[in-house]
Amino acid sequence: MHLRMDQWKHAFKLDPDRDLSDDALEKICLSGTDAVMVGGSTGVTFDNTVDLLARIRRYEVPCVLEVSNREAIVPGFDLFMIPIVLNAKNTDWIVGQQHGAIKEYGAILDWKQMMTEGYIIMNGNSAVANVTEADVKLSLKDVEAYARLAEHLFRCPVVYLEYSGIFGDMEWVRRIRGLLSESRLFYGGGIDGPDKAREAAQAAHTIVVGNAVYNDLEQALATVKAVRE
Ligand SMILES: CC(C)=CCC/C(C)=C/CC/C(C)=C/CC/C(C)=C/CC/C(C)=C/CC/C(C)=C/CC/C(C)=C/COP(=O)(O)OP(=O)(O)O
Ligand SMILES: O=P(O)(O)OC[C@@H](O)CO
Ligand SMILES: [Mg+2]
Repeated sequence: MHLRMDQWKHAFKLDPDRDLSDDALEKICLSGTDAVMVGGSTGVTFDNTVDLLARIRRYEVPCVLEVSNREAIVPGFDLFMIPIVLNAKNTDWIVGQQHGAIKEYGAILDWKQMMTEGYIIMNGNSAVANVTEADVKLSLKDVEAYARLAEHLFRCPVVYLEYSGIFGDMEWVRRIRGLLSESRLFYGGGIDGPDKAREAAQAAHTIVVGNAVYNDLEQALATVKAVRE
């Protein structure tokens, strides 16, 4: 059950480690977005994740946990997205963390609720690049190879081109989407309003809006309508 993930055009990503008022959260959940993803690369704990899940559950929007560390695995989400950071130099973020989690929960997991994301980290200055020690010196050919690897060898339903914090090269994003036939291309990074949302939505299958929620909520909300035009 992937909640029609194959049809998502837009998602918001909320960080349990950042403050968001009830009013802002209501606007996000009623915005018409296809899903709310919960995740962040630092400061995500069991407690702040449970707290955010409970608040989002007042609304009907699909709510997905993008698992960011083993301590922050919380049951009760509609879907669990498991990142595999393909260009991590620290292999803990390719199979190590996942292995540890499966060792702990493997016997009780509902695998139909799990979905892998083949992450390609593009912004060397992002927190996620720092955590995973990502090798961001990538040519287009490198990125293409990672995308093919994620789709055909790892069979990830999602390939995630992660520019977190900066707006990426849309020509590259378009090229990667063009390669994929089974996996869906998620793009995230620097979408701060409707113009960039429109541009990114023309290049990727699904766009993800994160920091804008905290920096300029009205602009963030306007990204939903922009991808529906
Ligand atoms: C019954 C029960 C408990 C059910 C739960 C089911 C479940 C989920 C079981 C676990 C199954 C499993 C295999 C889990 C994997 C666990 C795990 C920790 C995997 C590693 C994930 C990973 C590689 C994380 C690296 C960081 C990352 C890619 C995070 C994603 C979010 C992200 C990129 C946020 C953006 O961060 P950024 O903007 O750079 O930084 P800020 O946070 O500062 O904004
Ligand atoms: O925070 P921004 O830059 O919008 O990026 C969104 C998301 O891809 C982060 O994981
Ligand atoms: Mg962020």
